[in-house]
Amino acid sequence: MSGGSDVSSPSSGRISTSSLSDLKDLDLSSESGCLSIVVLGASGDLAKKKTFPALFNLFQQGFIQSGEVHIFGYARSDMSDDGLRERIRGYLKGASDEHLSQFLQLIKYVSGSYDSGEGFEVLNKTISENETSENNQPGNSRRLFYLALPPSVYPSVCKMIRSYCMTPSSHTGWTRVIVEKPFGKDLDSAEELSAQLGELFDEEQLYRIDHYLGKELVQNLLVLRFANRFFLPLWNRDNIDNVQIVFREDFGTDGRGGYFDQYGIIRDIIQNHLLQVFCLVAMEKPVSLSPEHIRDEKVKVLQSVSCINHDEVVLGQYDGYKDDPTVPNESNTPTFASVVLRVHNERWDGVPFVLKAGKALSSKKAEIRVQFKDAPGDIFRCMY
Ligand SMILES: NC(=O)C1=CN([C@@H]2O[C@H](COP(=O)(O)OP(=O)(O)OC[C@H]3O[C@@H](n4cnc5c(N)ncnc54)[C@H](OP(=O)(O)O)[C@@H]3O)[C@@H](O)[C@H]2O)C=CC1
Ligand SMILES: O=C1O[C@H](COP(=O)(O)O)[C@@H](O)[C@H](O)[C@H]1O
Repeated sequence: MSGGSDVSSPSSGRISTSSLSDLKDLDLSSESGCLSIVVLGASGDLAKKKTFPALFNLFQQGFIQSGEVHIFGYARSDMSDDGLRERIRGYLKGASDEHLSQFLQLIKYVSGSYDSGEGFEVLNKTISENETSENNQPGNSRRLFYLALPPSVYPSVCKMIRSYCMTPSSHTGWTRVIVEKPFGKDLDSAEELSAQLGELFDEEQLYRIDHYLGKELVQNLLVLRFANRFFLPLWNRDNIDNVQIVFREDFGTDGRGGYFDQYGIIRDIIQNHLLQVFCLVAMEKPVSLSPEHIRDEKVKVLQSVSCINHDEVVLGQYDGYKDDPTVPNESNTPTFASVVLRVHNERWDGVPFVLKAGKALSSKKAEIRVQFKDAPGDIFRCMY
């Protein structure tokens, strides 16, 4: 079902000649020396389920070398290095005990608050000690800060990083900050957050992440849509009856109320993960695969979405949500939401896009269901 044989086509799996020359031109001098990866919110759910396992995968593939790379966890919880290692050990799969222990030994833990200098001073000292240890080339340091934290604390944490933990200006290398979703709570707070981060860091230092964009199914969407002659002519209102983009989980908040209850399912899943998937399903063909061109098409399709009709929104909260001790007793936060988006353009007019997300449901699944219209003159109707 793949398309033509263009060397730069994503379906060919080959790298185009222009990207090889781009690689040759890259200045790699700032890509050597000690790399410190700091996971802020290391005591939390994201850190144990995804961030540390992802780092472990990199370690297993040889991208993280003992001696050159050091990993630091930071959070308020009082824990020892071993306490953090034990907390994440069970989530690191597919390795011998020896390999696992080598990885865990790279990790250190620093405890401190998110809005006062003390903890960040200790963090900086711990990072610096590793940078000047005998294995490392002096004068080089790369520092990567991953904010596995509720967005409410991003501004204060970023201020602390800026004040206490930047790569020293006398060193070659860099400081980068990875920011999780949701990016604020609404337009005003997103713009405010953007301005706050913009005052502290250059755009090239900031990385905004949505892990759904890294999923294979989601990455394949562009190929399915734009390199496939079967689907190309069918992807429109003449042939498609409705589209459902669904996220369901068979577990609840499980102690994540400290983050989740401030945001709810719409901001946790729909506004970011499902909306990104929606854009890839509904947007027009981008000029190229460059991030800017893809972004431009996403923006256009979002601008074509009509105001949401309140009659087409369903909200709910699962029974037992408030039994989670991290959730406030009086919480009214939705853990389920379904919303219909209507795209007012030539391709999609009249086709509802149903975005649905829920926690503590009967099964775990993330799916995109594109329902085609019935074939005319259906001879199978009597069989249903
Ligand atoms: N969990 C997941 O699978 C995924 C989560 N994310 C994103 O990661 C971020 C963190 O989520 P997650 O790890 O699940 O959440 P958690 O509730 O587990 O929070 C992470 C850590 O942040 C600290 N924390 C929690 N609530 C607060 C609060 N109100 N104020 C200050 N600190 C707090 C706690 O650490 P301590 O008390 O020790 O300081 C906690 O261990 C969110 O932005 C979420 O959208 C993204 C993708 C997947
Ligand atoms: O971003 C989030 O995603 C996870 C689900 O991720 P998945 O890759 O396992 O589908 C979700 O549990 C969490 O609430 C949310 O913050």
